[in-house]
Amino acid sequence: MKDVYLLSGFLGSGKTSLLSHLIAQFKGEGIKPAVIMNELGKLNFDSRAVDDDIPLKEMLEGCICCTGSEKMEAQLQMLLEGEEFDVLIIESTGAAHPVEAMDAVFSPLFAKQLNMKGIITVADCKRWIDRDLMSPQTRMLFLEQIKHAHLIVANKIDLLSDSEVATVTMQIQALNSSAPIIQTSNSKLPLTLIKKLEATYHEKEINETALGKQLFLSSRLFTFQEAVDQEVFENWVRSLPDTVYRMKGYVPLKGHKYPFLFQYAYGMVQWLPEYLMMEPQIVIIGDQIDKLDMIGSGS
Ligand SMILES: Nc1nc2c(ncn2[C@@H]2O[C@H](COP(=O)(O)OP(=O)(O)OP(=O)(O)O)[C@@H](O)[C@H]2O)c(=O)[nH]1
Repeated sequence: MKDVYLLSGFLGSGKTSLLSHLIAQFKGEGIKPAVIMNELGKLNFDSRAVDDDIPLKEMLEGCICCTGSEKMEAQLQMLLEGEEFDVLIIESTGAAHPVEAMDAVFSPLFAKQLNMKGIITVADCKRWIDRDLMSPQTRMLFLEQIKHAHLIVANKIDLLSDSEVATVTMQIQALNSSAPIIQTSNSKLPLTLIKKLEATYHEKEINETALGKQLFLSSRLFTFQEAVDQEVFENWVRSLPDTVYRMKGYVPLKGHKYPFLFQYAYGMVQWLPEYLMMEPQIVIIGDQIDKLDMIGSGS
């Protein structure tokens, strides 16, 4: 399994600075990173931050969360098949919602190859102070990126006074009390901190004590042992709490030869027939999903 880190954070907050810093530290430890960069524009100036010997895929002209989920899967496939690397760092555009950016990583196709370690959000402390100047939608995105982080990098503290740093850190912590906050200048985050992240539940761990594990945004892979009745399955989906944000994968339905492609987002279910024998697995993304009652028999 290769560890995957998703770097989130508002435009200009310091994600690329963090990326460069993490790459240098991984290389120093003899660990080879690969990078996927996602930029909204057609040109990615930030790719200069990545040395030539690092496998790099760029997704330009789109945002992984809105248009590029399939593109992202193709990039991941190419990286996994064609490149040697130990860890993957994904820098998402500052305009991406973290849940949706994470969703793109969670294709059931890669569930056994990629281990999502967590979302690291770089919060621009200077911008935090001025957040009320943002439009409501932009402010919402800025806050959501912090809210869903597994680790928060409170960056640009060099631009703040000591008392401002203390106030901002406290306010950010109130928005997301589960994630540790690290105060930085130029996103200088030690590697030891990100290695501790655990955003993916592996099924065998579900029934074990979750102590020390993140109980918020995380993913879970569920494998069906037998076909399920479509109506029973949809009733189960409707019974799930609002904290399940996203599900996708292949569901074996009674009376059908091949599992159906199943998508769930914002309460909407979508089915598409599949003409290949795909692995009967779904990925579930949400808060506290370790506590969910699963359907039928599976693991
Ligand atoms: N003063 C100060 N400037 C910083 C700090 N961190 C980053 N910067 C500067 O902020 C600008 C944006 O930094 P990047 O690392 O490119 O930020 P980003 O989040 O990748 O930006 P986008 O890719 O545009 O979203 C650059 O000019 C950095 O040099 C910091 O801690 N203090």
